[in-house]
Amino acid sequence: MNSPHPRQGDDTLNGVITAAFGRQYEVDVSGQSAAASSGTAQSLLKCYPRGKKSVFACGDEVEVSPNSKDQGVITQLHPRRNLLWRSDAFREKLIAANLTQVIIVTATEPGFSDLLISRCIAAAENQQIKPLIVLNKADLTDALPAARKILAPFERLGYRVVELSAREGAERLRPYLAGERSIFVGQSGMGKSTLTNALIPEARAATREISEALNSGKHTTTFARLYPMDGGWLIDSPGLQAFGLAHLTPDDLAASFIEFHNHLGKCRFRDCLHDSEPGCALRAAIEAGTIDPRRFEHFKLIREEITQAKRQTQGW
Ligand SMILES: Nc1nc2c(ncn2[C@@H]2O[C@H](COP(=O)(O)OP(=O)(O)OP(=O)(O)O)[C@@H](O)[C@H]2O)c(=O)[nH]1
Ligand SMILES: [Zn+2]
Repeated sequence: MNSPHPRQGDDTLNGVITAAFGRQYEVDVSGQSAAASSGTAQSLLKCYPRGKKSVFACGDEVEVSPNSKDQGVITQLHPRRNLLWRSDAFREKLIAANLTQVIIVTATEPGFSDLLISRCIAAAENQQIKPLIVLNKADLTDALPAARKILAPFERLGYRVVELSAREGAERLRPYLAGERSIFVGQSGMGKSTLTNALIPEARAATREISEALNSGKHTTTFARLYPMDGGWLIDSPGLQAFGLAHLTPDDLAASFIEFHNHLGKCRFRDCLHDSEPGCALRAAIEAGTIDPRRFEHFKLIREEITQAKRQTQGW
C-alpha cells in the first residue's frame, strides 16, 4: 500500500485502519504494496486507541506503537483528506476516510431506492469524493430496463454507470479501481460482497474466517473491511438501510446536488427556500427541464430530514 507516511522511528509505525470491531481496530502497518497484498500476519496489528474517545474509520492513516508481535496502541491520527459518514439527530457513524471514490452498488433485483443513491452522492460530493454507480446482476436481463430507467437521471448528470454481473464478469470493474481508494456502499443484497470476493481472492478467505469466528452461517456483511489492491484499496461495507445526512446544513446539501450549481444564488430572494417563492431559479429550472423533478424531490426530502434532526438536537 502506498502510505504517504513511511516508518517513523524505532518504536512507532505508520499504518492504515483496515477494520473496526467496536473499540478494537485492525491496522495494516506493512506500508508496502507487496507485503500488504500478501496479507502476512505480522503486517496486521490488533490495536486499541490511546484516548478513550478516539474513534477511527477504515482508511484512516494512523501512527501505532506496537506492544507485542501482533498488537499495538494507536497513538495518533494523521489528518484526513476526507471522511464519509452518516448521522441522524442522535448518532453519527464514520464510514470510511481518505477515499477517492464511492461506488454505489445497485442491482436489477431486488429493487433499490433512488433516494438512497441521491443520499450517497450528496455525502460523496460534500467531501469531494467522486461517485461511481454499479448496476449489478445484469445477467437478470428481464429486470434490466426498469433498473436502467431509475439510473438514467443520474447518468444524465454525468455520473458514470457500469453494468456488470458480479457472478459472471466482475473484472469489468477492475479498470475503475486501479489506483483508487474506493468503497462499496449500497443496500443489503445488491452484491457488494460477491463483487469484492470476485475481485480480491483474499477477501473470500477473510469472509469465511470471520463468519466462522462469529459462528454464523449468514453471509451478511457486518462491518467494513479494507483490502489493498492495484495501487490503492477497496472497502466492502455493510448494507445501508438508512443514510442520514444530519451533519450537513441545508446549504451544504444544495451544493452537493451538482445540477443546482448554475442556479443557486439566482433566486429573487436571497433566503429563498425554493418552495413557492416567486422568482425561484431552481423551480424555473425544473419547469425548463434542466433539473429533474425527482432529484428536486430528493433534495426536499433530505432537507426536511436535516431540519427535523436539528430541531430534535436543539430540544424542540
Ligand atoms: N444473478 C446474480 N446474482 C448475484 C450477482 N451478484 C450477487 N448475486 C447474489 O445476490 C445475493 C446478495 O449478494 P451479496 O454479495 O451478499 O450482497 P451484499 O451487497 O454484500 O449484501 P450485504 O452483505 O447484506 O450488505 C447473493 O445471493 C448473491 O449470490 C450477480 O451478478 N447475478
Ligand atoms: Zn429558490
